[in-house]
Amino acid sequence: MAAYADARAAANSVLPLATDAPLYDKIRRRTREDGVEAIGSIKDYTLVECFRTHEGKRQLLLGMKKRGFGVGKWNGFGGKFDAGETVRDCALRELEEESGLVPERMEWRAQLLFTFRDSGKLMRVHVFAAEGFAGEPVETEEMAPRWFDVDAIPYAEMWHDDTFWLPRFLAGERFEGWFDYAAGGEATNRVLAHEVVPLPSSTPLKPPRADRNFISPP
Ligand SMILES: Nc1nc2c([nH]c(=O)n2[C@H]2C[C@H](O)[C@@H](COP(=O)(O)OP(=O)(O)OP(=O)(O)O)O2)c(=O)[nH]1
Repeated sequence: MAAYADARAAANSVLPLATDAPLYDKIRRRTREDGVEAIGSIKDYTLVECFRTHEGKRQLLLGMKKRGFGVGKWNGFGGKFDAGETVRDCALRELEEESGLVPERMEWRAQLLFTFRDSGKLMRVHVFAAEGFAGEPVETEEMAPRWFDVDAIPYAEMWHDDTFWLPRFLAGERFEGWFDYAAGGEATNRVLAHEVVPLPSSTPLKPPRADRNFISPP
């Protein structure tokens, strides 16, 4: 059963499932032990957290999502992959499409995994930190941008998982995270269990190419 589920997941994935990531393997073990049909499908996304220093204060750019998945929540900028895109290409394209910004520097820092108690979906989000912008962000059809001081992040109006990982991201850590959402996912916005595992210092600063696994060096 597990082998079938993995094959189906591979067929649905834009990226290969093979990975050394400790939490990813754990999710597969847990779903097998529970008798759940492992991971039914896997979807990859990017997310870019943009930083600046303004009047002596460190700030994070968030956008109020105006439509689609996560509507009504503040979040970084990102989305789904276009065919053939690398992780980095996708992150840069989504950031520019949703905010008009092009960063001078951008580094890959985290991989977030999401499971949902009422579905076999696994979401995998590749998170970058970006810095150095020529202009101001613009409001787009998808996002209304606003800079927040890093000590005044509106966690109550964000995805629940951000409470657990964003403070560590703001502190400059690199990690893999796993967040297990209650039934209802987006609407209930309730993480039932989570784990965050720091990545070894040998982990490359940029993600491997899309045809390799995400944690091992390319
Ligand atoms: N901080 C945070 N971000 C998340 C979570 N779940 C989740 O999908 N995201 C991010 C990843 C993506 O950047 C974004 C979802 O992508 P999207 O559905 O807007 O993708 P898109 O822009 O390609 O969509 P569209 O044009 O088709 O509407 O939200 C989460 O739990 N926390």
